[in-house]
Amino acid sequence: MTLPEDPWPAPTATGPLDATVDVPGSKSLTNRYLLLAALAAAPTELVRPLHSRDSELMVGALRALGATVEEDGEDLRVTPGPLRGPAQVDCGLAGTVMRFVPALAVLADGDVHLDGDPRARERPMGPVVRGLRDLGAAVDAATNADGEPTLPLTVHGTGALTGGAVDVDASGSSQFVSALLLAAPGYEQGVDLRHTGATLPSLPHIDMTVAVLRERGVTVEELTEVGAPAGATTEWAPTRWRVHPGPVAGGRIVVEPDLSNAGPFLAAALAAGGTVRVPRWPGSTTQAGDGLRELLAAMGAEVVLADGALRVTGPADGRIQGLDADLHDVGELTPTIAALCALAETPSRLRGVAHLRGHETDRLAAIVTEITRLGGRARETADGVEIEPAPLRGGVVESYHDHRMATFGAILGLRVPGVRVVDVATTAKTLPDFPGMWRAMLAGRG
Ligand SMILES: O=C(O)C1=C[C@@H](OP(=O)(O)O)[C@@H](O)[C@H](O)C1
Ligand SMILES: C=C(OP(=O)(O)O)C(=O)O
Repeated sequence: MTLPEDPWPAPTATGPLDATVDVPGSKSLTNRYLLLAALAAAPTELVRPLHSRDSELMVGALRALGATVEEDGEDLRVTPGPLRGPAQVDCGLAGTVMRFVPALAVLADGDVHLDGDPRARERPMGPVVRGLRDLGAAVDAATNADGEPTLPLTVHGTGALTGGAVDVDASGSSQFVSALLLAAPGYEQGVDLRHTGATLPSLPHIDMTVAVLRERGVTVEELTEVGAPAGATTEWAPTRWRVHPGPVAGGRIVVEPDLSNAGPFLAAALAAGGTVRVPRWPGSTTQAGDGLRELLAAMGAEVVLADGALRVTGPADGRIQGLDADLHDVGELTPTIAALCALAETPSRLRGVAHLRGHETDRLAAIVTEITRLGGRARETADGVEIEPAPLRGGVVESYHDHRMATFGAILGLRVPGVRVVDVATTAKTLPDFPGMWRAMLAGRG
């Protein structure tokens, strides 16, 4: 793979697409399965996992803590070992590594030091650090100007943790909840976690955590605290989770494709016209990316899930409808949807995603800045963005080390000649060869 030109000239579509795009394994599933494999009582074989920067960082963390991870072609085999310290863990910019690994590291028999990219030191960590301390762990962490714990941090592992009841404000990220639940089977009393914040983003990602724990034989109860603010759109939304201590099973797991990473390719069918198919689309899943089916249909696409593949066809007249939607359940889709909103015929209002300010970059600011830079009209609101129809012109789109801002630029480039994306290589966070896949999609090969 050659390094892409920087800034990368985003290709403009010359006609309707007709492509099949096989997307690699889910980041969120791969990193959950990997973490649980290190806690398991027997080896785990991951079939078609993701191989990208975020998954490599998780593999590196587990190896540092004593697990053996072997590659078998595309597959991975994890053999758990006694969790050990001292260890150094590079979190890069991976939320799943910086939040999930400290919860595992408390079970190592020594100090585990975690750090990451400069931006990783700015991403919220407080609820995980406080939660682990409340459960009996000793954690030293840097603090930011607001006195909130951040990376770098050191977990002083003692080989065991009492666990038990803990209150966590997860309004900043669902990963605070997922982190403590995933490691909880290894704690003496498990974890009884109550969410105390006013809103709860990305509930499907917590559902995913519960699902993978149950798949691995762990008992998890989902409860609702009477009077607690659920902050979720689903009719019944848990605000309390009880994970019982006990063994985690090993075994063979086939990883679903990453449906959020399918997003830019499916969005391309609306931006460029034509049809894009994604094979191996699961009939039922906890991935937030499944929400694309409803969102893209609301924007004017024909969306058909049949014979195990998702097929998205853009509107024949090329007119994309704007969207008024609360995206708090599916926040990681926001940059992809925002790119389509910037190409839409009618105004859009994307709501419920204030927590995106703590993602790879402040995504609300980034979306508004980059749409404005290309001559579009967008503004930030307290919990999202508003985008008005306006003609766009070419220009250089910043990606801010954010894979989803880089693909945001690529989507715009399909319709707007002269878009160049800074550091498109940052897409390697969750996709190994985005520029190559994008070119192949445009050539209709997929
Ligand atoms: O647990 C996970 O795998 C993720 C949870 C979500 O985080 P937030 O709740 O911080 O949005 C999501 O946006 C992120 O891409 C992956
Ligand atoms: C928010 C994201 O990533 P992370 O897992 O680093 O939080 C994302 O992939 O959109």
